[in-house]
Amino acid sequence: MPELVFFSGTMDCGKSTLALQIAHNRSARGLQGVIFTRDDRAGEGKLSSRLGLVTDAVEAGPGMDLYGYLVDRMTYGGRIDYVIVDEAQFLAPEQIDQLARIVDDLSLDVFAFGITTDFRTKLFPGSQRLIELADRIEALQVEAMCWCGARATHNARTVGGEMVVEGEQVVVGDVDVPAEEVGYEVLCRRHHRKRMTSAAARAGVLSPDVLPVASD
Ligand SMILES: Nc1ncnc2c1ncn2[C@@H]1O[C@H](COP(=O)(O)OP(=O)(O)O)[C@@H](O)[C@H]1O
Ligand SMILES: Cc1cn([C@H]2C[C@H](O)[C@@H](COP(=O)(O)O)O2)c(=O)[nH]c1=O
Repeated sequence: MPELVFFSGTMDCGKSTLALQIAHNRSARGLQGVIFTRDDRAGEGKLSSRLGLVTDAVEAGPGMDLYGYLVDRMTYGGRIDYVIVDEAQFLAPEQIDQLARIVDDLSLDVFAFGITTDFRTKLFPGSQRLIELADRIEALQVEAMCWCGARATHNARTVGGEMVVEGEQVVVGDVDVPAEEVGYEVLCRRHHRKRMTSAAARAGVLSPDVLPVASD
């Protein structure tokens, strides 16, 4: 049975690499896929991994009907065996519904890759819809790690190495950026709650609003 599978994890846990590996293994066996992405760091219409691999993809912009796009391609004789979607957290909930329809009505496997929560630990609308609709949710096997050595489960947004909790939900960016830029760091929940990035830990700084409150 074809499936809608959601491969989820933090930033930098290997999602795009796995997407490229699935595409490679299937194309090596003569299968033809369509790769969608949105707002990849490498630019429009690209799916890129930090391991240096990059491939062309179809930019799934806001308002694009993903189901309609595939039906058009198949109507004009294009063969499609499977679908990959990277940065799926950025898709609108209606586009996730279209992915489910691709599985059910076109009988294609859809492999979606994305982070579940934003820098404030809130679900992205696209990820929420994937959790609601996916046949399977898979956690990536190579776990990203917090600076403390624990498994990283959350994404922090940083400015000058310090964690911020205000801002737009979507700001395309990367981990390990120069200190003055907006960047991201993956943390365990404990250190995300304490807003303790690696830079803050090095400086021995604990945010005042998370210090224990006197109970008198
Ligand atoms: N120089 C490197 N050597 C080995 N692995 C690396 C290197 N740079 C990045 N990686 C690995 O690449 C993975 C990130 O891959 P990527 O597919 O871009 O992640 P995601 O799409 O989840 O953000 C991480 O597991 C990281 O450890
Ligand atoms: C946490 C968070 C992330 N983003 C952006 C930053 C990156 O461009 C992507 C995640 O890409 P990756 O391949 O998984 O590293 O999402 C964002 O816009 N808002 C956030 O809160």
